[in-house]
Amino acid sequence: MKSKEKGSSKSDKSSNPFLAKQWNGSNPNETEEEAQTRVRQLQEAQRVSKEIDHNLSETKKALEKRRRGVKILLLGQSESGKSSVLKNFQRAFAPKHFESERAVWKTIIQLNIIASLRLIIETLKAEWEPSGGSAYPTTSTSSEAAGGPGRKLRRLRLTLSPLFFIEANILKLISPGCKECREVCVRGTEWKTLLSKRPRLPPPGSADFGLTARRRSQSVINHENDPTSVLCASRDEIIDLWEDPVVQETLERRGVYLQQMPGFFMSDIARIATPEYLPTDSDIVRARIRTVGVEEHHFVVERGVDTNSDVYITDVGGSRSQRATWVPYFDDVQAILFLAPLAFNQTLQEAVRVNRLEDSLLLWREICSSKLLAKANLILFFNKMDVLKTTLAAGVQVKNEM
Ligand SMILES: Nc1nc2c(ncn2[C@@H]2O[C@H](COP(=O)(O)OP(=O)(O)OP(=O)(O)O)[C@@H](O)[C@H]2O)c(=O)[nH]1
Ligand SMILES: [Mg+2]
Repeated sequence: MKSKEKGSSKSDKSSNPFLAKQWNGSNPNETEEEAQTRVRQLQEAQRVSKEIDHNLSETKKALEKRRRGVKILLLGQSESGKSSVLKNFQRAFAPKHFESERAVWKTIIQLNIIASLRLIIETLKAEWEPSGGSAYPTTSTSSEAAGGPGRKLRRLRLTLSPLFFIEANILKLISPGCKECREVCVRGTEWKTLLSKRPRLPPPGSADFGLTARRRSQSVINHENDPTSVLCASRDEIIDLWEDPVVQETLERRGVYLQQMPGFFMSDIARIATPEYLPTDSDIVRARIRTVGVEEHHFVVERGVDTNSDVYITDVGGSRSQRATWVPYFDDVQAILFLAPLAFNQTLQEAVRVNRLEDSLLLWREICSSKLLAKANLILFFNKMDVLKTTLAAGVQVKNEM
């Protein structure tokens, strides 16, 4: 706008509405009131125009910054470890940024535990109450001696039911579109803000604890959206449940291998179910949250030779139904990091007959043959080496699985 005014000719000036004369009674077709309205409208138009100029200039700056930054696209099937790599990048290059998000991961880890508990209870229910009644296993067990597994299960469900209520509340908050989600799934990064802003009780012992607790009763706040107190109160029962040999045997017989599932924290309950718990770096990397859609994460490198460089990492949801949404993001990346987990005896969650390694191979071929990626640097990253080692050590053979 400005430059146009500067360079405008005399005749331009006469047609420029911003330079139009104010009312002086010389225009017989315009009352004073009309002239004031016209001037106000012109001033408003000028304000809007300046705002648009400012936004355009900011967008241009951001685009220029982005153009100079490092841009990486993470690809791979669901559960291949894309979001975990992103967390590891942030931990290594932007530790302050990583630290600032530590508290929100606590809730995700708690949700991971609640999801495991739900799966255990559903499995036990299918075993012990196959028709919703009170059918008991036929073998005599220590659980039976303690009052029968059916009763134990009912007591457990009662004790843990507040956790499922809180879980539903948190999921409503951070993934409202995911009505039937069996695990935490999020779109974008807003969930971190939503989680950190939700009202909660401060940790017991802190200066604000008494104050907040007086304003609202502890049970109301906790029952709404913070599982900490219920988890702490049920800690011994959860540990007992997890360590019960009958439960372990039932899970194994029904093919529920929680240890191999993402977001497994059942062996860490004693450490996690405490009011003071803050996740360790390893907890954060292991926490499972399913990515939905495509999200760009921006951070500034805080240390090393590239300090102050802008890094843009695009993370995508890897399940089969989401892969079609990747293509528009192939443009404009310097490198694609393709994650191929070496879990050769596992199948896809969304297609239980498809071997993970075979799926990775097909996907990798598709990516490599994409004309849109002809100029991109492709990095193939074999992931989950520890899973490969454990699987091989257990005697599982590749030739029998693929
Ligand atoms: N054992 C083991 N687990 C890993 C490794 N890398 C990632 N994981 C776990 O695998 C699970 C899935 O990892 P994510 O990073 O969430 O997978 P993703 O590719 O982002 O999955 P989507 O978001 O569904 O596309 C998480 O619980 C991780 O902790 C690894 O090297 N070894
Ligand atoms: Mg992910």
